[in-house]
Amino acid sequence: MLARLRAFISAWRDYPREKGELIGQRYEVLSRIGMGSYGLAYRCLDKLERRQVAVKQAKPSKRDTGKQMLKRERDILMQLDHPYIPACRDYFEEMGSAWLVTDYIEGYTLEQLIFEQGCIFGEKDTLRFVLSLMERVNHVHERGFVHLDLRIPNIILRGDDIYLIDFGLARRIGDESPSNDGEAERDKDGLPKRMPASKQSDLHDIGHLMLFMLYSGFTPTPGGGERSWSEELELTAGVRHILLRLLNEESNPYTETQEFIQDVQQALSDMDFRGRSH
Ligand SMILES: Nc1ncnc2c1ncn2[C@@H]1O[C@H](COP(=O)(O)OP(=O)(O)OP(=O)(O)O)[C@@H](O)[C@H]1O
Repeated sequence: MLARLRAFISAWRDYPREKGELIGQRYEVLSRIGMGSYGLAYRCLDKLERRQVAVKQAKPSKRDTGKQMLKRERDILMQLDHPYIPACRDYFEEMGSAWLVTDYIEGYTLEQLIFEQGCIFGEKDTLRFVLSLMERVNHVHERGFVHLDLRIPNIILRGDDIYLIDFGLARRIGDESPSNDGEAERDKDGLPKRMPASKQSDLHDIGHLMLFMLYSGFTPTPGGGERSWSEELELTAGVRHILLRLLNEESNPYTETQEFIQDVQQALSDMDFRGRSH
């Protein structure tokens, strides 16, 4: 009974803001764009600067935890400065909630492009795409951070421009990384091991992201049974080698981002060479 009452009070406290409501006396809610376990996100109109912004709210029911998470995201965003990473515009606390305001990126997430719009990415498209994405990721790494959530819903395309969003799980390199990963290594008590945040973790995520892109062109054979990606996808040796290293499925995983970028460039130039000689 007590648990049900608690859940009811939380839901009431976290009730989303309605269209037209004003937040921080300045941001008018245009629509709700997301609802996670710790926060909500809105597309708002900044009445002062007359432009759209993305506003993230820490759920009041999460109290200090929610606020601390949003503050950390703000602190990290404020140390980044890249045209394809939304800048932090404002942060404030009001009515028991914390609010983080960033640039709003109008476009489609990579997830929407693949699963809703049916976009198909071949090997070349995928390699060119990750090369651009790595330029954003490198900026994050050079400033001393890792993103730790490089997934298809966190990449937005506006035309040909690729934006990297959602720094909610990002950490300083070497800090304890958050455990959001069902596949995380377990300690002797069966709890997920908290590993220091490392660039390798981002590279591993890029491997999965590439698989999502490459699978966009895959049609399963009926009754074909379950096979591994390396059996299902028809890949050139260069791309297969890159994926094996990214996904730690070979004895020499990438230790440096630059090594990965060089392999991508090499695979692309091999494809161009083969294209010319045919
Ligand atoms: N700057 C932005 N511009 C446009 N859309 C954004 C922006 N930031 C976030 N969004 C969208 O808002 C939604 C939620 O944002 P975000 O992923 O940052 O929050 P979250 O609480 O971490 O959610 P999730 O658990 O889904 O990752 C997503 O659909 C995302 O595409």
